[in-house]
Amino acid sequence: MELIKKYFPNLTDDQYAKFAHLEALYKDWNLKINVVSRKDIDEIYLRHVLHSLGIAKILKFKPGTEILDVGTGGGFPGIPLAILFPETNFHLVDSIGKKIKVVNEVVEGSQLTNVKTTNSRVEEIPGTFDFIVSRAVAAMPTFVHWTKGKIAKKSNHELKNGILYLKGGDLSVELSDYPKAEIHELRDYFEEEFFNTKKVVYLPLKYKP
Ligand SMILES: C[S@@+](CC[C@H](N)C(=O)[O-])C[C@H]1O[C@@H](n2cnc3c(N)ncnc32)[C@H](O)[C@@H]1O
Repeated sequence: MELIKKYFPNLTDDQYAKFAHLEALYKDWNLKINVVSRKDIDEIYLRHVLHSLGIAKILKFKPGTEILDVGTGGGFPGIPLAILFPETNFHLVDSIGKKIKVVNEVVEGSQLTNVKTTNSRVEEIPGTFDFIVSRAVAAMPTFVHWTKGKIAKKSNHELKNGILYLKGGDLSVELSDYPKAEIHELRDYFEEEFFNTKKVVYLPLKYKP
């Protein structure tokens, strides 16, 4: 929890309380439905919460922004971002029902009013969003295919609407078809070793080569 205060020092008491409560909620729910590995649950603030918040170091979502979290699993990156941006609307989607069950319990336990969830494949989700966020779901070409047509054309941020994807390792092959992709190194923002290879990939709306 100190990690969150270290990198996000100006939050409200309510936001810190919500972040602090996440550990107990996930520990409890993970015993019933395993959505986070044992090792990871002991380091939930580093490996899940702070990692998810890496997206916020690249872009601050404005009030009223619509965000789609594709393949949210246990709620990452969507839940930490929803706590950080309480006036932004988050739609968390996963094709596995038991994962959405845990997310629903965490949303309720955290009293988050800006999160909607759907148990479905993303290809079946209607509507458009300003940004699509994700972590560890599919290689970029597959992901772009799945989310085609789901990004709203009218932009309202300093970054054009698009995809903000948490990825790791060498991305040169995976992103070779996307010359407009921007790679932001999380080690530039967070000093912990875990972030040495972690990145946020930003792909603007018109990402055709
Ligand atoms: C490795 S998990 C990552 C979960 C979470 N994003 C995280 O980083 O902790 C990948 C998740 O993507 C979901 N998924 C895969 N393909 C999907 C699709 N087409 N639509 C929705 N969810 C999908 C899976 O059910 C799984 O929960």
